[in-house]
Amino acid sequence: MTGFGIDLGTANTVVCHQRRGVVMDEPSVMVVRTSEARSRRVRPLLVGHEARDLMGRCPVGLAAVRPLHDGVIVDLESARAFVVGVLGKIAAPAWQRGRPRAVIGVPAGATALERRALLEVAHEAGIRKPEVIPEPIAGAVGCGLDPLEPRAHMVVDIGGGTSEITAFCYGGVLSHRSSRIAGDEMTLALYRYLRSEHQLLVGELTAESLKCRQDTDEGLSSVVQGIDLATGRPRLLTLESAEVLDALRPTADAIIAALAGALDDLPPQAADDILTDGITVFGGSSLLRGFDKLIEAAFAFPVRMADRPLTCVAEGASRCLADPDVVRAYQDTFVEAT
Ligand SMILES: Nc1ncnc2c1ncn2[C@@H]1O[C@H](COP(=O)(O)OP(=O)(O)OP(=O)(O)O)[C@@H](O)[C@H]1O
Repeated sequence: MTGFGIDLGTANTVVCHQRRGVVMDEPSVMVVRTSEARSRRVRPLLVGHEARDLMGRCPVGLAAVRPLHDGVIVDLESARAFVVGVLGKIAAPAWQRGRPRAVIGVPAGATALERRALLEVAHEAGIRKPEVIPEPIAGAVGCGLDPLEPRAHMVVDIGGGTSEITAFCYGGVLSHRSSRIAGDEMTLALYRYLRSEHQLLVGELTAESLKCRQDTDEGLSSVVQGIDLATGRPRLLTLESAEVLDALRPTADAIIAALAGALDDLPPQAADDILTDGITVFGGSSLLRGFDKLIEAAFAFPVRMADRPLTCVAEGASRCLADPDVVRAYQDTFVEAT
């Protein structure tokens, strides 16, 4: 029986079937009844896109819940319900008859307790022999790098809740930095900027869509709608792309500082490999316009953007089903977050 590679992310959940490719790529959100939210039997009413559409507009009695925070499970029952909902969405008659296998990406900085919680949740939700792999390693495999070869590589994974910078070689981690400054923090920075500089109150979805629009609106301006804090009435605001990117600059700079720290920790020969080959960048927030140029300007080495930055972790995890050596080599290399 084949299986799945799963990237259970703070913002998005991606599932890649070993043969069929990506079978699900949807927001990590579910809608539950508030009466069940803290109970021992949570049943999601909506999962993924439909649930996200209700964020910020949930009627009384319902709540939109994100089962993961900063890349890890905080509430076991919500997470189990979410994984059951995900498996229900991708169910095909052939595997409904049996329990599928899965390799699941987890932050390289996840603690042993957080990893055990995820394995427990996956098993209870119906996955046979779930295994975990550090997300940066899965993403590297998904981008075509070989984490078992005797040459150092460095990847930067900037997701919704976490940014991880990992250098690895021959089945082991050389240096690692993890930060909670990622896409969600960028959205929050933009929300705060609009509030303080333009006295405009916007919803989370509006702030996020304004942030993501910058990759296509090169040199253009964007119109954003919100509530005027002085009058309490709706107001439209036109913002130049450059202004939005300036508001996001401190968060991007914090990620670049973490990257500098990870480079400082490298032994000289490994640093030489990376300065020659450059680094590979993936995760949804790497799509922020100009982010690769900021890194290139700061370090003067080549920056390779992943072809599929949002799905390469799940794709790499699914490839590892057929290559257990990678999972085995990296299973003891998690760097416990302090
Ligand atoms: N074009 C874009 N420009 C800027 N940010 C973007 C763009 N597209 C997506 N994002 C951001 O990418 C983030 C989601 O990325 P991704 O799906 O890789 O995260 P995740 O795997 O769910 O999170 P984590 O790895 O932290 O658990 C969101 O914060 C989203 O706003």
